[in-house]
Amino acid sequence: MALTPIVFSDDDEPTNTAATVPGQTPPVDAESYTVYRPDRGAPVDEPEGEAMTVTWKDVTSGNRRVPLVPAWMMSAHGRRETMRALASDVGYYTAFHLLRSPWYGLKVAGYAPRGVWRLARRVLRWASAEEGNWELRQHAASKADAYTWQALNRTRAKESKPRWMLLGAAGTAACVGGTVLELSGAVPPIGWYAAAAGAAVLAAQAGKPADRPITDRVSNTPKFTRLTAEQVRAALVAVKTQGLTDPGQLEFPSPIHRDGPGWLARVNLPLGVEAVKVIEKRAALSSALRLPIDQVWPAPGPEHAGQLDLWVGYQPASKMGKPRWALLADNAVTSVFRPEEFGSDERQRPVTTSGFARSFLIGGQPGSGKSYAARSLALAWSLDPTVEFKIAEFKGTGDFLDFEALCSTYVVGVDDEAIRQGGAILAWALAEAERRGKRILAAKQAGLAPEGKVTPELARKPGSGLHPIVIVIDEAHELFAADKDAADAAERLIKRARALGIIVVLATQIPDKTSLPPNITRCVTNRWCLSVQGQVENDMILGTGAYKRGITGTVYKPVDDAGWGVMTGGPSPVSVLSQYPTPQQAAAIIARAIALRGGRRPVGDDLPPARDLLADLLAVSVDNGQHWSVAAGALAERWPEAYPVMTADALSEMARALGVPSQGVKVAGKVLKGYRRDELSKILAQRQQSE
Ligand SMILES: Nc1ncnc2c1ncn2[C@@H]1O[C@H](COP(=O)(O)OP(=O)(O)OP(=O)(O)O)[C@@H](O)[C@H]1O
Repeated sequence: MALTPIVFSDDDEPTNTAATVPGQTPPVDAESYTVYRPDRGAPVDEPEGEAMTVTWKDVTSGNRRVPLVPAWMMSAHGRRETMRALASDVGYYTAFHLLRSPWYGLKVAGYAPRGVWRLARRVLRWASAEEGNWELRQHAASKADAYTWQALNRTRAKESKPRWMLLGAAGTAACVGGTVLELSGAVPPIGWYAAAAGAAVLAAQAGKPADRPITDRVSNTPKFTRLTAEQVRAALVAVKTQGLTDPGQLEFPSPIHRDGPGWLARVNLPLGVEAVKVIEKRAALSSALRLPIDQVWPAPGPEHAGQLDLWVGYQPASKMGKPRWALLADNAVTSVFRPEEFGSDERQRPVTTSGFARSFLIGGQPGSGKSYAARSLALAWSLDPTVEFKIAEFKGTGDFLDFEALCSTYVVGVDDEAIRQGGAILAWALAEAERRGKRILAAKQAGLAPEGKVTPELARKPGSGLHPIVIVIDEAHELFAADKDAADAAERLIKRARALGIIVVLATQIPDKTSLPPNITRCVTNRWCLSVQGQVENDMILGTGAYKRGITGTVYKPVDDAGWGVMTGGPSPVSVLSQYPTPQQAAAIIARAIALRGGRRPVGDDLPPARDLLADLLAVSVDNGQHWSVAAGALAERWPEAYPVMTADALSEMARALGVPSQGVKVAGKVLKGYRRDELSKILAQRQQSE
């Protein structure tokens, strides 16, 4: 809609500038001003021809430019990985063909004579200039046209003479050159053999049937070699995203290029279409590209929500080798305060995370690689000499046994005692968080903790009592299902521990409400979902709506894709394969970790000593016995370190597990559920006898 500016002066009627003679300036004076009809609003488009306010720097700003050198050359890691991939390919092809070389030799010997004959015939035909001429002469002869025949023959003779001379000269030069080289001894015998072999291969190439190559094909499957704009357009339209119907709607802000071991296509989707809508359809995209799903990795682009980065690997991720772990270097030292490598992504780039102020939840079905994922984090932090470990693993198979030497508390098993000790770790950590709060307050008052957080300096300071503590609970569902208080304690700890240098890593198998209370999931900063069966499990680990946003571990198969998962908590969700060192490599890391701690084994002196629950129940009972609710309060009051979060239900459950019946007991005139003192004494006496 065109707007009509009207010039007003204070005492004048408005003058419609459209009514003035075109090309003439409208009548204006010092008091005139221009208004626009209020019902139409002011123009919103920038007037054309306005001076640009864009600077030269804006125009030439880095992110508009295509990098001078390919992306894979930009980082040492990219260069190393590309060279390694190249060397591996070259090695493979060499071995493949070397193994078949005797068969190739036989083929060459068979085809070469035929090739010599074919080449000689071709050369003679060329020299005699018969090509095309012979047929025409035949035609003239069959029509008894002697004149044309002679003219054609003269042309042929004229063409052929210099060719014969050239052939003769080349032949003589070859003979003389060969004789001179032979007599001078300039070419060693191997050179002659190589030349003969080369000549034989050339002859065999000329002599072989057109459809039979001399060398065998290395691969039978059609190999994906290049991602083209046409493929990308066709695939994106084929996934049927609303608002994307025409390949012409897609724009490529930069050319499709190699990025790591694959191709990267950055695509601007049509206006209003979000990249996430395409990411959700990863499986459909893989079908449209006719490639395995773990070869196709759509991700949000860096510039806006409608930009898609489609990375397509040369091979499916499950078939790619693993990049070497930087921590395997002999001098590697880490810090929980710095991002450290614990896995790699689909492009074989290292994936890092810091430990400080973070907590980790690793979930997945059996065989998805949870324990090893937790190990990769623990191994990374083991090389920080200030870290103290407390590890409880409830699979009972000793997946972390080699960490025992680094642990102040190490619990393995699924029996009641292991569960009790696992709960005790959390209870201790809660009490420690309390103590640390006070220490940090003191440090802040002394100006040592400006943000009220543990700093690397404070963590290192001997005697500060603020060194990092890594608590790993593997198969945490076993603990949480058996001990509800432990789940509550874990939740409170995760909430409190962030700034206090206590890092909690939970690995769990069955995400349901009891085994993984939703509140824990909500508080954890980094969630790592390995292979899961469906949307429900996925969203229990990664949060509601994650699956719909395309952030899902359902794309991984257990066992086959063990170690692969998607982690949130960083700048954007990443697919990550945990580092999986060999037992020898892991042993070397642990040995260095022990050496970094001066060979000393941490002492868990501040973990509450195991208390005898039966004896303690006896101690807090009256003549008749005690109510669970009163006993729970009394235990927590008398031994807060050992029973910091005791409830009547939990106490009754723990006592019943030890054989104490729960029954109505009359204490202080009230009958409530509790335990009888005589029953308790009987159990204690029996225990003493059996000891
Ligand atoms: N990053 C990895 N790379 C290759 N293989 C791995 C990786 N992580 C784990 N695996 C393989 O997967 C197997 C199972 O791993 P892990 O014990 O960690 O799984 P889990 O999910 O803890 O299983 P479960 O719930 O049965 O205990 C390991 O024995 C190992 O062979």
